[in-house]
Amino acid sequence: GVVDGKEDALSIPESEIITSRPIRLKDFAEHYRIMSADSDFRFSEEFEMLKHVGRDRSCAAADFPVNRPKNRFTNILPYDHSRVKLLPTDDEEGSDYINANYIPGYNSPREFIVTQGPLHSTRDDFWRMTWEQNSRAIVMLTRCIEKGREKCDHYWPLDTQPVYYGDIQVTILNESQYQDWTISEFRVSRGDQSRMVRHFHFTTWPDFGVPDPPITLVKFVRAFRDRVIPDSKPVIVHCSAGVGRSGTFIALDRILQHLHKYDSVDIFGIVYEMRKERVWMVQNEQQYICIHQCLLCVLEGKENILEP
Ligand SMILES: CCc1ccc(NS(=O)(=O)O)cc1
Repeated sequence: GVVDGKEDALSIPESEIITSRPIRLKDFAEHYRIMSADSDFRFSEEFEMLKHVGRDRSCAAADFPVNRPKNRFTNILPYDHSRVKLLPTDDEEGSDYINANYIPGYNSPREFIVTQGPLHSTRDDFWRMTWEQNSRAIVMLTRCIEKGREKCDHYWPLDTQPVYYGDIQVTILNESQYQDWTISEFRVSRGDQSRMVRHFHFTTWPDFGVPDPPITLVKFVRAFRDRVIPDSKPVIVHCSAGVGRSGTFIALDRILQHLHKYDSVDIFGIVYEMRKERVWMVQNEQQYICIHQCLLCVLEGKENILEP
């Protein structure tokens, strides 16, 4: 079909759909210069090619009337094929539903679970997912309130007193505050079983924007990757809608691991793959360009500059 004068993705033959655009690391600085010339003209063109990726997939479960109130945004719904299912409670329709999708990482095809910032009414589901999926790390990329708007429920205790979320008890064991993030350790218990879950909370990333300077994000990804226990358990990543900042974080985490072993990088391909599993992963052009700027800093050895 032809939509607004352009061929839409569905009418392009499978063989002609571009799914990856690898760049040699030795050419990356020059590539960045070319893409960003004329007010990022080629970055805009490339990001536009990602617009329709994944959008033909169904979101039926998210649309069940019983599940609609569980979505923070009516236009950010999880695709059925990759959605995370809670263990259903006695066949209650919708009892398996949470707004979350499995997303591939560098280490495995379901390395991450990306979800929306819990609502007050879905925070028990969030902790049930954390427990059932055996997750040991949560990455939070938003503040609870930004510019006077609620972006995410404060779904963990406000002090060291244990709090129950459904039948899951959460206790803060310790908290380490840094300039742009806070790393905490929670004891998460159900019945007589207890686990330690690390909480990596980036606190200075404006919604719809990028960290300033981008190198801050490189340092946060390193702080996360240095502490996360390499096991096959999914890492939970969320922001407010669970698409823009979450996708940008995962893309950078993949690239920083990939570049140790390979001499090319495929940022377009990574975002393409993520968008097949969840809508709008890396939401806007500024975030897409930020991923490139972060890689540029690393390749130029800038991330080792110790801050005063
Ligand atoms: C319009 C819905 C929407 C709200 C917020 C965001 N940003 S975020 O995914 O980075 O939290 C993305 C989309």
